[in-house]
Amino acid sequence: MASTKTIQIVKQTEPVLAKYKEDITSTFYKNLFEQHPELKDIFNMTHQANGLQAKVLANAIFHYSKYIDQLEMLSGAVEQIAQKHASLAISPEMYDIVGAGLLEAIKEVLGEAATPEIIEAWAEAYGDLAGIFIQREEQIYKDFEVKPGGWRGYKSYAVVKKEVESETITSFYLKPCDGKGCPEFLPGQYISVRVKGDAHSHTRNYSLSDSPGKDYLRISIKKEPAVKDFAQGVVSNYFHKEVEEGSLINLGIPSGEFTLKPGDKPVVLLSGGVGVTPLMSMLNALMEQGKRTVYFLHAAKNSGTHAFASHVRQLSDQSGLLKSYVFYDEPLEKDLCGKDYDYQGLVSETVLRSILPSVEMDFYFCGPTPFMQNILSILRELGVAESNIHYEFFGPSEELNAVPSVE
Ligand SMILES: NC(=O)C1=CN([C@@H]2O[C@H](COP(=O)(O)OP(=O)(O)OC[C@H]3O[C@@H](n4cnc5c(N)ncnc54)[C@H](O)[C@@H]3O)[C@@H](O)[C@H]2O)C=CC1
Repeated sequence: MASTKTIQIVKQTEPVLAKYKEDITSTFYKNLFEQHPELKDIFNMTHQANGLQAKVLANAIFHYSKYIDQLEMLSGAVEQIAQKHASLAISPEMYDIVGAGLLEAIKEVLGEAATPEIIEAWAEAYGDLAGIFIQREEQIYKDFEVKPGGWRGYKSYAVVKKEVESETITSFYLKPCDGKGCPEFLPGQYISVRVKGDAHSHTRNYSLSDSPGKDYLRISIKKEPAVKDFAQGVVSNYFHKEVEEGSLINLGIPSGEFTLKPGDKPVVLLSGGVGVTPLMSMLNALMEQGKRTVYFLHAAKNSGTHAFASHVRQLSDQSGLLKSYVFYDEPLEKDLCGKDYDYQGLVSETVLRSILPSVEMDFYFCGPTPFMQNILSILRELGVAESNIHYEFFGPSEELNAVPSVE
């Protein structure tokens, strides 16, 4: 824990940080990639170009300054970030580079207002926080390394099957090149993938989309529209166009806390578009366990973008435990005369009320931001206990609470 004086100074700088936090973090990242271009291999450069990463870091620093004397308030956020770092194989040395860069950026943005006393306090505060992360991440690395099929850092896997799931989503089945078998993971976890690019490597996280315990790991990737200057779509297009059976891929360790919690309550899995991937892992695991009733609600534009349709239909035909509902908001002409979907439009509070006999269930959801905002506000409207609400959201959490329900 930081000294009383440091805590006092850091808390005093809170209003200034609130005002300049994004200037500080965008300055920080700009300098970081100029001085350490090798770090472009690790960071998602699309999130740099669109400012998402600067926003996320700004919020994290701001929350730290707010709760520096009540670190227990940050334990959830710390674990989430440590998991993300572990997936990217972040090492202790990187904290030194980031710490020095952040202090430089504070000086650059605040000018003379950043007195030596303030810089010293922030240096101590940063050092403490970095220590917490380094310790937790080392623990994650150690725990995973000794598991059957485990490793540290990145490991080479070969693509053994490529399977089209929809017009936009394709699955890749991966097996370890050393033949040692796949590690266990928790349904809902993601993995990082590192591929070589022209100027630097690119790293992205993808959810594992099948249940654990198989002799392969599966990721299912949506082909994102490519935006050249943003590096957007670089990795997904590479996978769709260039990766084939036999291609080698470097994988980080399975990470993340959006995982199926044990229990016997019925489970509601809600997904929008490619957000279906972590929920497919959960659905398959739940069906294999064969104990809990599952309500599986999937929203897609239409049959063209509807992934895993026949697999889910087959599961629900086989098991009385699975109730599946499909929503199309832009059905194709051919969809209108078929039976591939149950509801036209978006998932709404009225429909959820009519489907679910009770809200005493565990809710998991994942999808594009407006979908997430909508579902979160519906679940709150329905009175679902916060402890039963679980979601995976990649952006700043403020955005999730910003938009009201569609009803
Ligand atoms: N958890 C996260 O942060 C996730 C983020 N994404 C991002 O979202 C982008 C779009 O993903 P796609 O699979 O193309 O989804 P999409 O654009 O095809 O939308 C899927 C479904 O989400 C629902 N939806 C869309 N807008 C909505 C709104 N305003 N209110 C309620 N429901 C709405 C609709 O039912 C739609 O069919 C991805 O490119 C990815 O970057 C996707 C999945 C997870």
